[in-house]
Amino acid sequence: MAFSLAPIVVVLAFGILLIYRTRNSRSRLPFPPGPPADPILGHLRILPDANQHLVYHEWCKKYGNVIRLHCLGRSIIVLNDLQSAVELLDKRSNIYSDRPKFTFYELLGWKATITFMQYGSRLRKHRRLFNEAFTPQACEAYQAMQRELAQSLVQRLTQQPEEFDSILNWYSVAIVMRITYGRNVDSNNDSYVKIARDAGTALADAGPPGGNPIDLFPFLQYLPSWFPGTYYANYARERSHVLQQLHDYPYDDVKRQLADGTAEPSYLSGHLERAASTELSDEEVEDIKLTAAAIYGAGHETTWATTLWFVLAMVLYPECQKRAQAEIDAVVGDRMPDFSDRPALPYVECLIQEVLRWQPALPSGVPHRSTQDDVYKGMFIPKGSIVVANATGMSLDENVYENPERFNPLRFRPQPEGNAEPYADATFGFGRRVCPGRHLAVSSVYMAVVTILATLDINRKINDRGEEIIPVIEYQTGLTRYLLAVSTLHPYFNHMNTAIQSRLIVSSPPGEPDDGSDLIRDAGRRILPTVVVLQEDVLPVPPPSFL
Ligand code: HEM
Repeated sequence: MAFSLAPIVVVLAFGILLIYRTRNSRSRLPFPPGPPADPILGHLRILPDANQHLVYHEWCKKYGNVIRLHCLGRSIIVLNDLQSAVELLDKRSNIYSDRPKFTFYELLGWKATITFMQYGSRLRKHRRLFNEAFTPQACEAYQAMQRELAQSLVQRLTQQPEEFDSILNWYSVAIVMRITYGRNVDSNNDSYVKIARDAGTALADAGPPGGNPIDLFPFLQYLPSWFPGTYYANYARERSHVLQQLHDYPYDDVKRQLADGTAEPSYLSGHLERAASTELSDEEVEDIKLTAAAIYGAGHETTWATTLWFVLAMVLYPECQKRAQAEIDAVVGDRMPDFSDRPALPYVECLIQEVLRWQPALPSGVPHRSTQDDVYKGMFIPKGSIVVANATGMSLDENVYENPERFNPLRFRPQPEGNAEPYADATFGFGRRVCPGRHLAVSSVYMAVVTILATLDINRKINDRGEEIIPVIEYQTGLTRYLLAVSTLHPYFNHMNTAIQSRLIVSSPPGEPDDGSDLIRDAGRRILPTVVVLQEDVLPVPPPSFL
């Protein structure tokens, strides 16, 4: 049979022409608008190195909810409203689920950590491991522990109210350490906590992701250390051992405990036990180590920052605290609050949601990266763009939230109390990269908030003239946003002008000898059980490098 190539050639030529025309016609579309840029450097000179979330928000108010910044050929697309973030990151998640490469984090050793991992089969595997451990059902298994730690939290706050920032830090650390390694963390001096804190500090020191010179100009990592702009590359290399410790030390320790028969149930011990009968490949060992470290890395600071913002909100808006306490008193009566009370505490729920909206712990989320050219509302978004879903801009959107700067839990309630405004889901991100720890996060925050409000009053400090002091909000933004009191380790008590006072009195139950320590109760009404005595900080055979 005669076989002609002509039709194939015509179809191929037509296809190529079509692709060419489509590409061209797409790339001829305008980019999203943005502030004026320099000819070659683009926006390099005006890219914010602090408070990105607020600068982006201001630019978006001026130029539109989707803006483009560019730097030496690299596009940064900022999405400042929920609609565009849902349209792109949720609905087109096949295009927008990658992460940009962050050279600083890579040199530090965070490359294979889920939060910064490129999209692909390994990422999906890590997310599967996370999802199994943190579904709403799986999180129920952690509730007894969260309750116990929240009660210990208020005991500690009662005893050392001026230490509230480090005590709240302890609470969020203790939860993730117990889940991940079965570790009972009694204080912030615990060896695991020290390692994890060093890793967190190394990460925070780079500022907002993508904001330091070696992220912008990765070639700087190959230049000698005296060359200007190489500081962060050298810093990351020097600190990479800290990350290695975070991955190896608890893993080796839990393995040893399993061999001794002393391991507590945990994410890590569960995985190691299940794998006991099989030889794990190097990659499987890495996967377990890395996801375990990521639970701490992603779960601790965010929860801590949120509980700190809660304390600040109670100081600034005492009427909200009173209303929540009245609700708790009416519903809970003379016992301690529990998870089962949550559906009956709608105001407390709104209060927690308002903390999450008012001050999202990750104020501009974690950047995504697009893997294909795309068009949104007639604007061209080139492949490889860094896409920032600005959670702060979304929570300050005046089209969605009335008087958005104000802390107002009732905004979520239907009329006449509120305007039935939506919860700020942007706080936990979007699409295939949405926070997999969100159910645990909210339940940890709930337990801390409800237990504190049931047992303590958070008041304004009084100055020498007997006047209430209104604290000024000061914070520092890396990936997470903390109150400055935390990041600079100022004694919060002076800095935040906050006073925590017990609604309870410390005493022993009637008829029992007063040993002066155990029980806290409020004039016979609500009794806080004996503080849980957590295991001493015993340092288990550390690797030599650690000594
Ligand atoms: C109030 C507390 C928390 C907030 C506000 C928060 C928020 C976020 C946000 C905004 C992202 C980025 C989502 C995106 O890229 O679109 C994220 C990612 C992540 N979060 Fe959370 N988070 C919190 C607590 C937690 C907890 C407790 C855990 C662990 C148990 C956790 C684990 C993770 C992980 C592993 C990722 C990376 C996911 C990925 O890249 O695929 N987070 N979180």
